[in-house]
Amino acid sequence: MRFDVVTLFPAIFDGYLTQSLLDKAIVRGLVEIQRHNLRDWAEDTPHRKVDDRPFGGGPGMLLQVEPTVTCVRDVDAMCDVPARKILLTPQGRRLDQRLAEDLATSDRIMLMCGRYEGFDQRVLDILQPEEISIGDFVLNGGEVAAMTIIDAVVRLLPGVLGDEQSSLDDSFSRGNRMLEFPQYTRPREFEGHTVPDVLLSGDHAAIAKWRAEQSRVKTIDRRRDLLPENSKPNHEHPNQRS
Ligand SMILES: Nc1cc(-c2cccs2)n[nH]1
Repeated sequence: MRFDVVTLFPAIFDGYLTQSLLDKAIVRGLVEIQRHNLRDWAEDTPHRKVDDRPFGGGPGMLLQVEPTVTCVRDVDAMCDVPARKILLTPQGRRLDQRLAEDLATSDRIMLMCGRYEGFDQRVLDILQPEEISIGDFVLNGGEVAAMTIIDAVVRLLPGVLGDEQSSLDDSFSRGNRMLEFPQYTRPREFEGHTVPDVLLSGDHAAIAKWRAEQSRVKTIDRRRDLLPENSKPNHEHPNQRS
C-alpha cells in the first residue's frame, strides 16, 4: 500500500516514520509513505503563500483552492494507481475499526492535512474527497489525524504484524465488539497485587472462560453500547460504576 500525505509540515512525520513497526513495514516493502509539501505548489513563489483570508470575514485563514487542487492532481498523477482521497476534518465520518479495515483494502490512499481554518469549500466540491474525523475534538492540523489513520491501517496489512501479534482478536477487530480482558505478566506478585490463580492453572478452558467473562463484565461496565441488543443486561451489573 502507498500513502501520499499532503501537508504544510512534512517534517512532523520524521520521527513517526522511523518508529519500529512502520519502519519495518516500509523496509519490507509492505507500505510506502510519500510526503508532499503543499507550499511547493504555491503560485506566489517568494513567500510560497497558500492561504488567504475568508471572504465574508471571520477569524483565521483558509487554504486556497488553486494550489491545493493542483497539488492533489499532480500527486495523484505521480503513480498509475489512482489514490483514494481522504481529507482530515472534525466534520468527517468518525474513524472506527470497521473503516480502518475498509481503508486497509485500498492500494493507495492520499491524506490531505489541513491547517488554519481548513480548506476553501471548492477543494471539497471539486476533488470530492472522503472526509474523516478521528474524534469529536479539534486539532491544530490534520497531521496527527493522518498518522492515526496510517497507524490503524498499516497494522492491518498482511505480514505487518507477526502471527503472534495478530490483530484478529483485537477489541473491535473484524466485528469483535468486546473490550479486552485484563492481562498479566511476571512477576506473579507486586506490592501485594497478585496474578489471578486461573491464569497460572494451565487449564486453558478455564482461562478462556475467565477471560470471556472479564471481557463481558468490562464491556457492560464501560461500553454497553458495543453489546448486541439481544445481549444487553437489563439490570445494573454488580461491577457497574454508578
Ligand atoms: N478529528 C479531527 C480532525 C481535526 C483536524 C484536521 C485538520 C485540522 S483540525 N481535528 N479533529
